[in-house]
Amino acid sequence: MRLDLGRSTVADSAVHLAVDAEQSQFAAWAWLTAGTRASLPHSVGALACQAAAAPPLCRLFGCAMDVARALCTRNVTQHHGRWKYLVQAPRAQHRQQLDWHCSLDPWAANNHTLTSAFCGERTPTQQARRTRRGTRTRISCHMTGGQIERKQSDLLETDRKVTTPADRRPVVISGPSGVGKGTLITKLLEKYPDTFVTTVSHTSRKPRAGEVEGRAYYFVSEPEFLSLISRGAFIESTHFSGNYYGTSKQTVLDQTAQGRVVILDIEMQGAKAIKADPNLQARYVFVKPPSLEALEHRLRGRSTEDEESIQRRLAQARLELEEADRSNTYEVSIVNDDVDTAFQELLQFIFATKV
Ligand SMILES: Nc1ncnc2c1ncn2[C@@H]1O[C@H](COP(=O)(O)OP(=O)(O)OP(=O)(O)O)[C@@H](O)[C@H]1O
Ligand SMILES: Nc1nc2c(ncn2[C@@H]2O[C@H](COP(=O)(O)O)[C@@H](O)[C@H]2O)c(=O)[nH]1
Repeated sequence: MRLDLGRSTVADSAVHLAVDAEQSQFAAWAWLTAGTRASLPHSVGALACQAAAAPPLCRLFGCAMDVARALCTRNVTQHHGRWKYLVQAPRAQHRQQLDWHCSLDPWAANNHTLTSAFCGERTPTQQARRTRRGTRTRISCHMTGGQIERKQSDLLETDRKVTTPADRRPVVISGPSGVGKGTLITKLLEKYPDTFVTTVSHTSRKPRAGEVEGRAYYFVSEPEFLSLISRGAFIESTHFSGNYYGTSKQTVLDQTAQGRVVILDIEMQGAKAIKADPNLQARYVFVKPPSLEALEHRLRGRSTEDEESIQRRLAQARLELEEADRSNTYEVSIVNDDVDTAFQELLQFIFATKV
């Protein structure tokens, strides 16, 4: 797997872990495969990213330590001589918080399977221990390289059912306010809940009815937003239609650590800022309305803006549409006339593009 985090890239990661969570039956696999270029799917989740960057494994395989610290400081502890990785179940539909404790021993086993951990099967031979405290399930266990090789084939069986893009760089989706970016992204997340995840931006705008703190946005006051900017919290930020918006470094780290392809819904200036940063690698989609009239109709139909905000957003839309035609920021422009057609075009771009 590739973990693109600014300057540091953990490529050809030596650690692959996967989580398969089916309703009440949870299982997690973990193993190390030296020199294997991962082609593992969405199920290589939080575990993979965090363990890949964990200090002992970094030393073993020369991964970037700064990535390791960023991802693992809060989540790795040493316990009875073993490293423990605390990770969260990566599937969005599991509303309850589920933490996993996996014990990894990086020195076990043979040439290509260096170590392993297996959690979830409650057979005595695998010495899995599962405890439940409140809404949290904690599982810890350990198994040998031989055992994990058997599990590897099970996992590959799971992999075949999974759809995942070959190019796993974050996808930036821009377009005028009201064009339907959120609608398309929602469809994407509903269709592939284990493959994609969105960042959660900060904004100084007031929450709309139904917008939940930490899901739609992190809602902060303008002084708080400016203070976050001065502390370098954002990879990009902008002032749009009277409010501040920004993508924090932390949200990119958090979402990347889930092992899914990150989707960023940001306006054009933010997209340009990301594109101009040589440390950030992403793909860029621009969504256009069939006409300005249709855009206005959608903005009004959404009933989220007052007249002043509608006018500001329409004026901004005209500028963005003109600039999108001139700009070389975007790899693809999709006209969102019929939403299903636009969605198919988005899928085609996301899944067809090769690294
Ligand atoms: N193809 C379409 N045809 C008609 N209506 C659409 C279409 N796509 C989206 N809409 C509607 O247009 C409105 C705006 O869509 P949406 O909120 O997804 O836009 P957005 O680009 O995410 O806006 P913003 O940038 O302000 O967040 C919504 O009411 C949505 O249901
Ligand atoms: N540059 C950024 N733009 C962002 C970010 N989060 C959202 N947005 C864009 O803002 C407008 C307006 O959003 P709304 O929720 O008030 O309708 C829209 O075009 C979003 O794409 C961000 O972090 N950075």
